[in-house]
Amino acid sequence: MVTRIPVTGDRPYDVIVGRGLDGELPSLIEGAARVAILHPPTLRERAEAVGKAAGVATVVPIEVPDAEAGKSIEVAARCWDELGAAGFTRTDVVVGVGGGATTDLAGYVAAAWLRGVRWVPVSTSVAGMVDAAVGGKTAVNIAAGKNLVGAFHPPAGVLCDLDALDTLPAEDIAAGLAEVVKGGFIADPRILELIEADPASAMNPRGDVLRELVERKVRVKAHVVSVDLKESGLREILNYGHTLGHAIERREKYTWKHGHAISVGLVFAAELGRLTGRLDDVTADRHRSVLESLGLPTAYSKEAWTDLLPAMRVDKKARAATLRFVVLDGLAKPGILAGPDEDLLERAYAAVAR
Ligand SMILES: NC(=O)c1ccc[n+]([C@@H]2O[C@H](COP(=O)([O-])OP(=O)(O)OC[C@H]3O[C@@H](n4cnc5c(N)ncnc54)[C@H](O)[C@@H]3O)[C@@H](O)[C@H]2O)c1
Ligand SMILES: O=C(O)C(=O)C[C@@H](O)[C@H](O)[C@H](O)COP(=O)(O)O
Ligand SMILES: [Zn+2]
Repeated sequence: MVTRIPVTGDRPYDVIVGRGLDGELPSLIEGAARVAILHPPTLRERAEAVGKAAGVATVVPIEVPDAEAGKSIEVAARCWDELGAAGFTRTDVVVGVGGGATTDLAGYVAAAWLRGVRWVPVSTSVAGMVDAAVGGKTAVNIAAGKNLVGAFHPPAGVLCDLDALDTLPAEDIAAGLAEVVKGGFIADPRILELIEADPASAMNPRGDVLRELVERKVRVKAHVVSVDLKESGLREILNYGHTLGHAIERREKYTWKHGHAISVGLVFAAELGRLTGRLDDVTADRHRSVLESLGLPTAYSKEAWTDLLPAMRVDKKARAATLRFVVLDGLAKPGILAGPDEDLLERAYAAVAR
């Protein structure tokens, strides 16, 4: 069974969820003579299969460093050199085969090449399928912070082949579920019920529960980015838990998994909601319990606070000196907290400090 979830707007496309989806690729790259396939070393065989499925005259495989090590301007520059050497034109297509880090890089390489060529994420991780591959946010990291250089560049289509999850380590399945939990709190509480009912099933790549979770979270994201591609309003809710999460990732020099940092960030954001009287205790406490049921971290170093506060100031939701956070006014009722004082932030941090 194949599920097609539409993303609407100026450049509509489908997010395709199912198994054995390589046959979907040719229609997404119609008219291309060349396809570049960016992939990390561990997914070389998968990338070769995707290259064959593309059915074009020239396939240019480009191996990139794994995970966040690939999300750099130097790696992007090497990819552009390879596109140049292969004579990539505006009708050619960049494909990213991998998790969210690889597809963020592939999308950015495509966004900047000739000022924008088509790209297709062939997503192989939970975080990639439910979040990174959908919505056209592409980016690399720089020394100043996470995802600070990038572009909004929607893909031609998204392939979420659940077969890929068979080889994804359990730790990465759980990390991806942090983004699914985020979707549960900001928009679709049924997600939380499904995980709470049976966390082990939620993590089983062959089970129906994980598929339902993937589809539900994709629908949440597809709706939001259809309404607000460029994050001028509604899209900010997808950043729930990310203001602190990105600061933790930067402090850890991107050795922490994104989903782990976001898990801590979600508990912190829930605490901000509670302390400002906007979020009830039951919903605030539910953040920690559902995330911990998946084995996700909900605490971080007490001493780190003095590093994290300045790091949060480069968050893209900030406006001049005003920090802005996504908080909840209740379950599935996201809102913005603008300009909280430092004392409030520190008290919220105490809830995750160990
Ligand atoms: N653009 C967006 O809107 C958006 C949304 C969410 C996350 N992100 C970004 O996505 C990244 C997190 O995504 P991620 O967790 O997928 O990261 P990732 O790409 O680093 O993948 C995690 C690990 O899983 C491995 N992996 C991926 N698929 C595999 C498979 N099928 N089998 C075996 N190993 C596999 C990768 O090689 C890597 O080691 C972060 O960079 C984050 O900033 C972007
Ligand atoms: O799609 C969005 O919008 C998000 O915020 C989704 C996040 O899960 C994702 O990590 C995104 O890359 C964060 O974007 P940023 O603009 O805060 O860098
Ligand atoms: Zn994220």
